[in-house]
Amino acid sequence: MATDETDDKERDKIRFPLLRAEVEEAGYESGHLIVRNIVLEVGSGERVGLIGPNGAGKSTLMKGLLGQLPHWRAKVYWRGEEKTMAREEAVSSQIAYIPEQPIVYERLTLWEHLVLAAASVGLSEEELNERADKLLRRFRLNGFRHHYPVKFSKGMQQKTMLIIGFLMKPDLYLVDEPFIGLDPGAVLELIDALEEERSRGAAILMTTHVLDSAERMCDRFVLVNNGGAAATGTLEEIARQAGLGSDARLFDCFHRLTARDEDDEVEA
Ligand SMILES: Nc1ncnc2c1ncn2[C@@H]1O[C@H](COP(=O)(O)OP(=O)(O)OP(=O)(O)O)[C@@H](O)[C@H]1O
Repeated sequence: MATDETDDKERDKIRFPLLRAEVEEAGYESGHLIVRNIVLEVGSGERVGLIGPNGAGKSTLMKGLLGQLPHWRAKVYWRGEEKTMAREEAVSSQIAYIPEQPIVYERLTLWEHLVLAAASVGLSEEELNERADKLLRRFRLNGFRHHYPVKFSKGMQQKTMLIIGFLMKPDLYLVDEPFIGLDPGAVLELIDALEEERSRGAAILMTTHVLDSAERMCDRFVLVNNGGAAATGTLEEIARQAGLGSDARLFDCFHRLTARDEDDEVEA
């Protein structure tokens, strides 16, 4: 019986994407929608870039997935099974959210933040020590483990958020604008760490404005504009939707698709 169940789970992993969200409406108050009719899908071992102009609704989508939006009408599937995401503990413990604005506790040291995160996902002391050592060295915060993140620089606080996320080794990373504010060395470490996680089978859904990094890192993209999906797919598919050749850069596709939409808006 247990073997049948395990087999079923293994089959579901292959048959369904890890996460599929069919978002009908999302916003902060009823009567004022920020996002409508967007499908987000990310498979195990896949990196999806959520891109779009300022205010398009990318962070709003992330908040919706985490169950933090007052108005959220969506069907969310986790390995093919319908879920309400963050409200279900079995799913939320498999997601690491790395926010755009670092959130740190005033009275906790960096190490205490890590202990708290480890406890939330049930890591043993040994796992915590081993993973934390590697991550603190990787992001050059080893000398600060007993300091208070509330007094860190913005970039150091951002690294704290990254370390907490990677410590958890989740099935899915929701990463909101990870590159801005990090020094070039940290950006390279972040790209490597995400690649290691991807090859372990973790899924990554990431918003970013740093399109050259997104182009290098992501397998697929969802371009959000004015609260809707302006284009989705691989870079080649996005280029086709933008009316550009298969060698087009993501930056050019972005510009073409969002500029065209602005023109439409003016004409309408
Ligand atoms: N807490 C909030 N209450 C009300 N409206 C909000 C709130 N947060 C964001 N918005 C609005 O939702 C819209 C989309 O914002 P969102 O932060 O999702 O955009 P974004 O695509 O992530 O932008 P950026 O690239 O600038 O981070 C904006 O018009 C913004 O003013």
